[in-house]
Amino acid sequence: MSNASILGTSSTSIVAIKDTAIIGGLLAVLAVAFAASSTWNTKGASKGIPTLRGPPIFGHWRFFSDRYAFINDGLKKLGSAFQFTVLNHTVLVVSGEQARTDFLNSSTLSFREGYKVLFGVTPSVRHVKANFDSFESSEASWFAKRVVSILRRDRLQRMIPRIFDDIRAGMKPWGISGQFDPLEDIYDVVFQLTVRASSSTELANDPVAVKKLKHCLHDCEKASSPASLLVSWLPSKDRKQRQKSSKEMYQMFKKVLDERKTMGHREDDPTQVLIDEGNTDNDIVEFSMIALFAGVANTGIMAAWVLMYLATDPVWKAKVGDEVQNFITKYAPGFETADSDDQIDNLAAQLSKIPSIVWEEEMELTDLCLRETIRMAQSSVFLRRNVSPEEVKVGGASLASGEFVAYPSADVHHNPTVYEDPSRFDPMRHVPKEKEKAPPFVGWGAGRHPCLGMRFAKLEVKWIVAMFLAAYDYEVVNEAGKVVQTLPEPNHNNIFDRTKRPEGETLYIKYHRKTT
Ligand code: HEM
Repeated sequence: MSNASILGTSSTSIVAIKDTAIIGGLLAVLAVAFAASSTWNTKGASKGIPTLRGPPIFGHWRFFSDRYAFINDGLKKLGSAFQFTVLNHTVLVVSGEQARTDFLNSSTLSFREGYKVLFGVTPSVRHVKANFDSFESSEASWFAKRVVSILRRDRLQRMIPRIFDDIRAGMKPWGISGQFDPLEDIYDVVFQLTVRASSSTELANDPVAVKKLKHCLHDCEKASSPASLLVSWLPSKDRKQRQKSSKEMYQMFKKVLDERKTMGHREDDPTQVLIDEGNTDNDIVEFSMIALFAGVANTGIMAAWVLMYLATDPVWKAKVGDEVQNFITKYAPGFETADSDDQIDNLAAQLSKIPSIVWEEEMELTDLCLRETIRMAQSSVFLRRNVSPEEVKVGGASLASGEFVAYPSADVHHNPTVYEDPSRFDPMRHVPKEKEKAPPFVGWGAGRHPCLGMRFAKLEVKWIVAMFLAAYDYEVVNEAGKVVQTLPEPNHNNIFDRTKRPEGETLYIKYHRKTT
């Protein structure tokens, strides 16, 4: 998940609070905000933990605009833990093994509360009476039960031919050769697959609807400015935009449900599974929206980065290329090369017949490349809130009731004492040598909140890599068309930038169809 947020909220436009109306409003209602914006009993800063002094009133807005550097700088300057404030919220930042274990496993640290206040999580559809509380009360179990149900092996298997149709349709416009921006085009393919796998055939089969959903999601993300999230009750342009976009999405999902009811129409898809299992309309809409928000951003961006890392590492590109070729020879025999559109159709048709269990269990090298890509390109800051009335220990620090705690994945993933030479792409580092343990990895979460979409996300990446590598040879080029040998660092800082572009430039995948 993040990353914009783990659950996909993002905005490139929040570096400064641009909306002067909000500033005026904020100042005017500040006193009320301090009293009203927290329902938890905040007892103040943790004793003995260094505090990062910051600007009065608003506190440390770099936490929103520049998170990676802000957290790193703080840890470097102040030691293994520090705290800071944003509006009236105290946030404790922790690092180290014990803190990580406590953070990930404590039952009184709420995942939902952490992201809800500081990130907005998913769009609220409360104004149209959807019940987001079901997600909050039982945390992940409400969502997990439904994910497990729609991704049951036999159901997934029946969905696979449509999924390969989607990938094929996404690739067709690429033609024989050309270039595309992977953070746009691969993202779009993943978006289509996520709509297919989490909602209805009617929406997934309608390119105009898919485009509209994408726009709504982006508008929601863009409108998730810190100001609008932290003082969410304050009328603002952002708040209005979020409500408008989430209402439009709600209506699109609801329309499908209404039409199925009036026409007595059925489909073999996730929406039908949820209807047949007796979920309410609001449950179904809510599920589809959460799945879309949680699923798209991370997977879309990671799939693009996997292809880019491979392009700049000839050894791994060849290894994964061979893996794909062997896989195809084994499971789609007779297929030689995708040098024509017919061949691409044929490849998609053949790959779609491969059982999902085979996809899950094979293509191990691709799996390792995804893991390494997440380690390098994904710079999550996990958030929790202490929802117990008592203080709780995280590492050596005490977290008062109502306070927030943040743990950066970079504490392990970009740490040279855990991963030697962390900016080197080396998927084999995840394979433990004899008698050694694999290094700690939190890219799919861990403890009480492991990623619920991991299984599907891994499949998506394998499907896209298999189709793309079987059909095309490619390289990464910069805006001037020059081949890029070494990828720049992903933009870890601007976590609100959905695309996580490397600093300062757009990179393209330049491709040409493989020939016999
Ligand atoms: C490459 C793709 C993905 C990555 C790297 C990723 C990463 C993560 C991480 C690190 C967490 C834990 C966050 C924390 O502890 O604060 C998480 C949680 C979660 N992920 Fe993913 N995710 C991905 C794809 C997906 C997809 C496709 C879905 C949707 C179906 C999804 C749904 C969720 C949900 C619902 C949670 C919250 C679990 C809970 O509440 O316990 N993720 N993900």
